[in-house]
Amino acid sequence: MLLSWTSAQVRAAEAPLLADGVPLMQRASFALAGAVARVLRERRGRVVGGSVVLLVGPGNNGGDALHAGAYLRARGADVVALAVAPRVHDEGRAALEAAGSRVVVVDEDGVAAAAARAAGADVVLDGILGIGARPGGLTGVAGALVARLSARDDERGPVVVAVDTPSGIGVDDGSATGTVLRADRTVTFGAAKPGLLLPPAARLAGELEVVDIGLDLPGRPAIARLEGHDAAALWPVPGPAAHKYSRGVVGVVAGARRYPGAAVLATSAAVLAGVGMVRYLGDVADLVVARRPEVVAGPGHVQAWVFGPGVSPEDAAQRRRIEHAFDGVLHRAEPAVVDAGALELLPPRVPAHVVLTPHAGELARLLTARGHRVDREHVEAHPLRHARLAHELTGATVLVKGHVTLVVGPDGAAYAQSDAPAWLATAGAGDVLAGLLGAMLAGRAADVADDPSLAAALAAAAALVHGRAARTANPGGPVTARAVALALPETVAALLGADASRPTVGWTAGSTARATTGPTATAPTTGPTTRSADGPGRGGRMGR
Ligand SMILES: NC(=O)C1=CN([C@@H]2O[C@H](COP(=O)(O)OP(=O)(O)OC[C@H]3O[C@@H](n4cnc5c(N)ncnc54)[C@H](OP(=O)(O)O)[C@@H]3O)[C@@H](O)[C@H]2O)[C@@H](O)CC1
Ligand SMILES: [K+]
Repeated sequence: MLLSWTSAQVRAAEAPLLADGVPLMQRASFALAGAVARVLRERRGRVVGGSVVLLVGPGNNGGDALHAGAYLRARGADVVALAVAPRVHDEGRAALEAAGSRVVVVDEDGVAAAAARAAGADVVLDGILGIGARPGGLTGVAGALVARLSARDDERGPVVVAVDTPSGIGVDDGSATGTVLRADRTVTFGAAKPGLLLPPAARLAGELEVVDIGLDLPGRPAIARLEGHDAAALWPVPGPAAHKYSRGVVGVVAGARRYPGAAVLATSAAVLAGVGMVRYLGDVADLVVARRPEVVAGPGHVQAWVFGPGVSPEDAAQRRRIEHAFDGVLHRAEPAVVDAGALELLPPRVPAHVVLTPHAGELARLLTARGHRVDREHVEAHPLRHARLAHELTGATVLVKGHVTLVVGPDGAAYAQSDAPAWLATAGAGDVLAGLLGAMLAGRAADVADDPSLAAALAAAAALVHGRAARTANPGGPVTARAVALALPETVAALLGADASRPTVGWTAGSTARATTGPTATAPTTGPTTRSADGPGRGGRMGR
């Protein structure tokens, strides 16, 4: 599990060490120089003679860049610092100059020349702002320089390495307004920061490398990202005595004569995810059973529900079925996925074992209907804030679909999953996710009843499996929703085969037998530290 802490938490963890004279900046900048040296070796075979431009702001973030520049100069790189503030970190400046490089202060007239110089480098190190950044992007000379650099579309342009965070993102809230330099790689210190995981800023961070500088991070992390072994540990794996009812039955209320595909996709995904049984309720049972003969049409006992794919709230028959089924959700603690058309049928308050799965537009409509007028663009700019608002207003666990999928649940639980390729933004993909999540909730319904916060972890795990299934279906290319559903058995097998025996950690103390519900500060502490902030996992774990 990749965990992130806010800038205030990181500062609090730094304070006692700094008071004891622990050289945190040296640790950070030495590791940063190592990361840049690796980029230089990848790009040109060696460090010696590689050209590195440091963009240096007024604070300690610039200090990191200057010290890293001094280490790189000592290793033979050609380093120049472009200061975008009149004053930069004194010791860092002295170290760089002692190593034989210069600090050039850029003023308004010098922006064009500075941008050209940076554009010609092998590596640009963005040390303008870190956790001291006020959100809203870069302004003044820094903004003008970064805007010029960003406007260039040069294939052989420099590799941009962000120091701690891409400068100007909302470090704690993931906002990305104004001018920010998109990084190919972010080397972050002590722990990941929420803005490196959260949309929309996460896409500006590139590959994420977490450097252990010895911080002891107390309290709860802000945002978590599940990795494969976490999802494997959450997966409902049948024991030897399992039968179809003990494995869970999911009831799917989906589809209409006009939208039969949604019913086929949602039921198919539930079947292929390996649930005990799928019951279908709706008007296209003939088509569903023709495509998926495993599905049982008609009512009966279920452990969990999927409501809404391909359902119009004006469809009186489907509406009645969903309203009737909500009775079991509210009074028998049956977990439910509420998707698409069913979002408009949501009762005023529901328990956290109800998982809403809107995209940004649907979330905007849900919030507007509940008195918080907001449009899709605003939700996309601040998805975490709006997902939290929806959770507060409804009580439900909320999964917001997107390039990075967000899940928020009770007790401040929040996950940001970036497992999906952009190709997964395709019709029907949401129906597959709903069916898949319904299967997981049915398989672990008793555990969810004991601990409703487990629903958020299961929703995050479903997002991970959904994204991986898309990659399995056609690595690097277009996928159809049907192909994603068909790839589920192979994806789950790979996940369980690779990772099932590995432990996970818990958000709350009340953990269930097989797996717990989210992160605490007892994060895994071993293993390599390189993770992708905005792409598929590559087998590392966050180090501290
Ligand atoms: N403490 C340590 O030993 C360690 C620290 N570490 C490193 O330090 C970084 C944090 O350093 P930091 O606290 O100095 O903040 P930093 O991000 O450099 O910026 C502050 C300056 O920027 C200014 N400013 C802010 N927003 C602005 C805006 N939008 N536009 C323009 N200016 C803006 C702000 O001005 P002010 O708000 O004061 O007016 C202030 O002058 C951290 O990310 C990590 O890299 C690591 O080495 C580990 C050990
Ligand atoms: K930075």
